[in-house]
Order: sequence, then structure tokens, then C-alpha cells
Amino acid sequence: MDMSILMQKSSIICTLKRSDDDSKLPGSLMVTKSVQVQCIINHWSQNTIELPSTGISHQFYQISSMGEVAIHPVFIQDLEHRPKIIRTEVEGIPLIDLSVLNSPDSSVSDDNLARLVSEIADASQKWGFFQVINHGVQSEYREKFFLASRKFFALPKEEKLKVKRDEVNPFGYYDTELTKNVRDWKEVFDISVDDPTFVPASHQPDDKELRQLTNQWPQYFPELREAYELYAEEILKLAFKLLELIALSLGLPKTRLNGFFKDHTSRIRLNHYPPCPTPDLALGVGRHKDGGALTILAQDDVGGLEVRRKTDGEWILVKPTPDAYIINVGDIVQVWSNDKYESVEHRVMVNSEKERFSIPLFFNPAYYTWVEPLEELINEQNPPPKYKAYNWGKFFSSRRRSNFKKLEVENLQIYHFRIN
Ligand SMILES: O=C(O)CCC(=O)C(=O)O
Ligand SMILES: [Fe+2]
Repeated sequence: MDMSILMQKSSIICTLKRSDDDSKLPGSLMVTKSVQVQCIINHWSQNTIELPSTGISHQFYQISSMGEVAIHPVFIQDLEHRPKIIRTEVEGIPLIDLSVLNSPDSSVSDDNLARLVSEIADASQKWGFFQVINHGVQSEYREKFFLASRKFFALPKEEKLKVKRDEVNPFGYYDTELTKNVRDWKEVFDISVDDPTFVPASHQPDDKELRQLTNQWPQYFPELREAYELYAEEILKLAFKLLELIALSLGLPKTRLNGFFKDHTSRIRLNHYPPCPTPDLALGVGRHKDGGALTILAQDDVGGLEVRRKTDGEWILVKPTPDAYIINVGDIVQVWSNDKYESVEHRVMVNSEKERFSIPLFFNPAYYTWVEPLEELINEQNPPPKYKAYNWGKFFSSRRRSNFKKLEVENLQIYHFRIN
């Protein structure tokens, strides 16, 4: 197979070819006479890919003197997973107003609260995703954190590499993450909300050893940590409010799930998606489901997040709504609810002109939590338990391994714990 993709962008015709056999890296890069370009992605043109087998470094993409653009094959999605660049307008995920939570008058809010809870139930069941407005998080803190994130990613590569995440410490900077064994077109900075935090030393079930981990911060850029601290406090309050709404929406007491989060292992991630010369071939993040309990995501005004619609499997773009948060239920809520709420697949498109920034909070329980369907939710309407219990810390450690290297086996998924 030899693919040629023609696209007209910024007055250059880009032709990309990929050989059938990815294993012949880097020979499958078809552009021979390449020159380093500074035009589309200035700061990324310095980036290199380390090919483990050869140790040879290559540019993320190359442009020949004929104007042909090639991105490195590690980023290229299989045909069936590539994004559609042309799309029609469709109804988006539900938008939910949380202002009743901030209302001081409790007698008025009883009815309103019931309405809100039923909106959450509906959205969680139909979409697994919704957006919230009037959520109580100060927009000033969010903007400051976005600005600090932008400045951090604009630092010279050597500075970012000083706080690089690795297989021992999962917190810090990283630009070579894989999703489903394909490289994402992004760079990230991961922060543990609880600092220091304890995680299982390995994914091996019998290994009881714990490892203490701390965040890494860039030495000459204190602004990032300061902005983070203000933001984290606010966004955590929202996370607990949403957790209580989810509990109520499942017919549980409001604080039923709170105990799991006493020693929570939540993470905040800064995502940076640089412009990509071939957005029809690569993804910012490949299709995936979030493994934790809830994700609370702030995105900028560029757009790119797509959600898989449950009714027909179509990819639906989540249009940016100023100051809104995008909420999705993760695998843990799917298991707790015994499949009443599903953790829905999503992915991120990139574009050739604009860089994009987003900031998710992955709201996760304590590492020692055994995740299983909640007994109150096993009843006549929803019998019997569909999953056996699994340990969240071990699940997370196992998942993380596949972010670093191509694995022969599929990474751990909740359906591996399904009872047939
Ligand atoms: O950047 C986004 O919009 C979503 C990112 C995402 O899905 C993730 O980091 O898990
Ligand atoms: Fe995600």
C-alpha cells in the first residue's frame, strides 16, 4: 500500500506517502531530500524522535525542497481511525447550568436541585459527557493557569527536559506519549494533586511495595506552580460537587462516593497540541476512554475534542463554550454503576494553523480502592454484578506502561474484569 494524500494548506501542496511496513522505520519516510523548515511549527522543528532500535534522531516532520511534507510514521493513524476534516454541524453534548448549587435559598433550590440531578442522569446515560456553566470556579484562576501553561510549553526544550517524566516518576513533562500504540501529536505536563503521593511500585499484583512520588517544577519558572495551586483548590471543589451530583443521579446518598476520595490520586495535566502539517493523518490524542472516575476538562477556544456518540458511533466535535468545563464519566463510574453510565470514547483532532491547549483534572480515588459495582445498584432493574473487583492502583500502574512503549498486548481495560 502506498498512500498519497494531497492537501492545499498555506499555499503549499503537501504530499505524504507511507510505506506498507511500519517496521522498516525510519526507511518508510519517503521524503528523501529534506530541509529543515521553520515555517509552520517553529519550536517543534527542533524536536527529535529517538528511535529505540537505531538511536537515530529524526524530525517530527520534514519538508522537501519540492514542498512535500512528511510527518514521521509513528504519528500516523490507521485509515479507519483518521479524523474527518470536513464536518457538518450537529447537536452537541448537553450543556448544564450549575447555578442552583450556588443559590443561598434552600427552599427554592429543592425542586431545582432535583431537575439538575435528572439532567445529569440523562446526560451521563445518553452521552457519558456534558458541559457545565456557572460552576463556581473563578475564571481568573483558570486564565492565569492557561497563560502559565502556554509560557511553560514555550520554554526551550532543554528547560522542559529538566522536569521530564519517566517510568519511575509519572509527573512532569513528556512529549512521546502513545495512545493505542500510536504516537500522540502533543506534549504534556503532569501534576499530582496530592503531593507527595503514594502509588504501587509496580503493576504486578503480588508486589505490595509503594513508591513515594513528588511533583517536578521548572526551577526558573515559579509562576507555573503558583498558578497551579490557586487553580487546583478551585477545581477540586467542583470535582467534589460533581461527584455528589453523580451519586444523587444514581439514586445514592449524596456523599456515598466521597469516602473513596479521602486519599485521592487525582492528576492535573497540561496538554499542548502544536499545529500539525497533516491533521488528517495524526491525532492529538488517539481514541481512548478515561480510566478514572471523572474528568473535568478546560479547553481553550480552538476546539478539537471529539466524542463518540453512543447512538450511532459518529464522532461529534465538542464546540468550545467560553469558561465551561467538559465533564465525562470514566471507567470507574461505569463499573460502580454496573454499566448504567458508560465511559465513552473520545479523541483529539489537531489542525494545521493553530496550537491548542487544554487542562484536564483526572479525578481518581485512593490507590488502595477496590473498584466493583456498588451493591445498592445491583437490583431487579440491573442484575447481577457485571465486573469483578479490581485494584485501582494496580490498574493505573499497568495502564501507564503502555504510555511509554509499544506493547505487544493491548493495555488493561475494564472489560478484562467483566463477568460473562
Ligand atoms: O484535550 C482534550 O480535549 C482531551 C484530552 C484527553 O482526552 C485526555 O487527556 O485524556
Ligand atoms: Fe481523555
